[in-house]
Amino acid sequence: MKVSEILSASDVAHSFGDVDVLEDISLSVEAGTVTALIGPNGSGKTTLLRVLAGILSPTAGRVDYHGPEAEREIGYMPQQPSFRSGFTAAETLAFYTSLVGGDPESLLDRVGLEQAETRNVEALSGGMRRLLGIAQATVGDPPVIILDEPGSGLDPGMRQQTFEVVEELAIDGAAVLLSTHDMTLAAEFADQIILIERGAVVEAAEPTQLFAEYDCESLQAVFETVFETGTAVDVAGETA
Ligand SMILES: Nc1ncnc2c1ncn2[C@@H]1O[C@H](COP(=O)(O)OP(=O)(O)OP(=O)(O)O)[C@@H](O)[C@H]1O
Repeated sequence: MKVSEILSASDVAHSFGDVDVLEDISLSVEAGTVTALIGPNGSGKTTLLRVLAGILSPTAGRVDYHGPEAEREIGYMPQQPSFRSGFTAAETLAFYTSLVGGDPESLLDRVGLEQAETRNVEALSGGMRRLLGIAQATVGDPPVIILDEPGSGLDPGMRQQTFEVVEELAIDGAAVLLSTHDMTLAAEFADQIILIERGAVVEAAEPTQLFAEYDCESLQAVFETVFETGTAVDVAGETA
């Protein structure tokens, strides 16, 4: 185990009934780094993130947290963050900070939502809900932060800002693990890229190592080389 390893998966598998979605996944995430999980639609990214976050139990293998003792070890933002209606953005965060500490106002500032403080959650745009979801995932400063498609649904400026927030979280010492379909931002901000296909890890390396290995100049080109990019979504358990 590396000194800075904070979360690891060893031979993890997950099945929904008789549908095998993840198989034999081993990976390691280090403190102070950003890891981007990349793969085609339906390849198992959300399922893997939910297993790593402890929301789903692996059906085989294990997930281990090696970080410091913390009130909240892992923060998680689902792909579709949802909040209890009838509360403002600040009140929503205040509920969580009352449990594990932190200041709602500075959490909102961090994601650029300071002007939405008093707005009701049901009046937030899709992008704003995602930003609130990121803020919620960071309540209590968990050493591991898992974000399922944090940039999805955001305009290019907000997407860039979101990845800058992610970078700041890593600079502050957190291990951030996220899924994304944005190859440019992944290449720019991630220290480690994990490529996943049909529930298995194909590669785990620094972006520059992947460029060298596949003789490509962009992560998009690596993606197109590694994955057979077609028009049909891979559906686990379907043979057609
Ligand atoms: N509750 C479930 N029951 C059965 N199959 C499921 C369930 N959840 C996910 N799956 C299947 O598991 C596979 C992986 O889904 P998952 O959502 O993890 O993929 P993904 O890589 O996150 O996809 P996307 O990029 O489209 O968000 C898919 O084939 C999906 O249909």
